[in-house]
Amino acid sequence: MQARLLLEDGTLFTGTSFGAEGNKTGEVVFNTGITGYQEVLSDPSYCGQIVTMTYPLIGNYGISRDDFESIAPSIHGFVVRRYEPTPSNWRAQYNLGDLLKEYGIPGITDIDTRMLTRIIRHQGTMRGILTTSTKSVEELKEMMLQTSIDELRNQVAQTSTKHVYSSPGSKERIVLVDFGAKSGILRELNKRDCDVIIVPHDTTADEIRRLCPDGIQLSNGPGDPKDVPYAAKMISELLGEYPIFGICLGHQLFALACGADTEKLKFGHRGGNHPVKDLETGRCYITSQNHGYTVTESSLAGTDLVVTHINNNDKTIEGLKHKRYPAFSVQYHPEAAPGPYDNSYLFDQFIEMIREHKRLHPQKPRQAELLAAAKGEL
Ligand SMILES: NC(=O)CC[C@H](N)C(=O)O
Repeated sequence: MQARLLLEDGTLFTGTSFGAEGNKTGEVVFNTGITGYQEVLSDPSYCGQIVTMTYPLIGNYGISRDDFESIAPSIHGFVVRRYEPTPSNWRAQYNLGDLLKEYGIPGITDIDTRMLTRIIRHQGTMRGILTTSTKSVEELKEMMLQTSIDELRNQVAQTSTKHVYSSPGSKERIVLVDFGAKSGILRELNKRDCDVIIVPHDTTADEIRRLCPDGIQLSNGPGDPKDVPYAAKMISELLGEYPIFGICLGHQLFALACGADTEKLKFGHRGGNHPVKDLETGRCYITSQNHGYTVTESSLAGTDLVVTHINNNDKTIEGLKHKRYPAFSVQYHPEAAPGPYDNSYLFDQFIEMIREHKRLHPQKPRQAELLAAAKGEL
């Protein structure tokens, strides 16, 4: 069956369908990973996006029940150069096309993904519609432009858990705020025997306080960080009271909570080999990334934030820490999945920060500080 991808700039790609039938509009982005397509298509941060893989052969190792980053993929389309329907992998349960069909995600193969990527690199990401229908280009354009803004903007609410649940452990109690969290984050906390309570994106500071956490983990998530202002408010209220570690969207929200600003990048960073420099040690780490927004460097003046890491390719901010409170964040993915595990030490750093905080402050410091301020002692 034929499939077509129409971009907002009018470029039309005609190829073969290997996913669900239908039409889906989304922001067209590219990922440069050589492997990891299953983790990519099930990463909730891609919700509402049509993803093209720049690596030309996709599908060859199938889909494994162990490699999902969320239970139900929420991407809007998958674009590949050459789709391989017959997996050669003992771990595979079924093939990539079956997965896309099951979740209603259209897929297109046999198109020039190099050309598509060059268009995005030169012009920036843009909307596109992926379809198996025979509608005219004019009709497709109309459908693309009519796609509701809510569908393309309200992604955190679509991907976050609706209910609180726990993943018990016997060590530090971590409240993981789920903005569309990848399973990998929970996996890393579980590996360290943390007692994890996963809460929805709109949980308030008071609701979190009631769970008596030792630390707060802010997850990754889809969309523009400014679409969830209540989350930045919650973070600003808990700053200093509990150690905080933000990942990707969690990093951007941490920055907004501290008074900094965010902006959209031309085509983002998505792949498994982005070089990031740790400014304290001078060491370069290879990181897994998936983001379209970044913290604006000039907005840091006057805030209590310090840049800890930068991207070696375009020098954008990759890590932040608070000057006074135990709180830090990274724009990349220490949980990898897919990509290198070189940065998983950051979870150990978070746990060490929690232990240190407990040693230094058997009582919550921010509350004592606020009380003293109220009494006019500060
Ligand atoms: N992986 C993420 O958390 C992505 C954060 C945000 N949605 C962005 O695109 O920048």
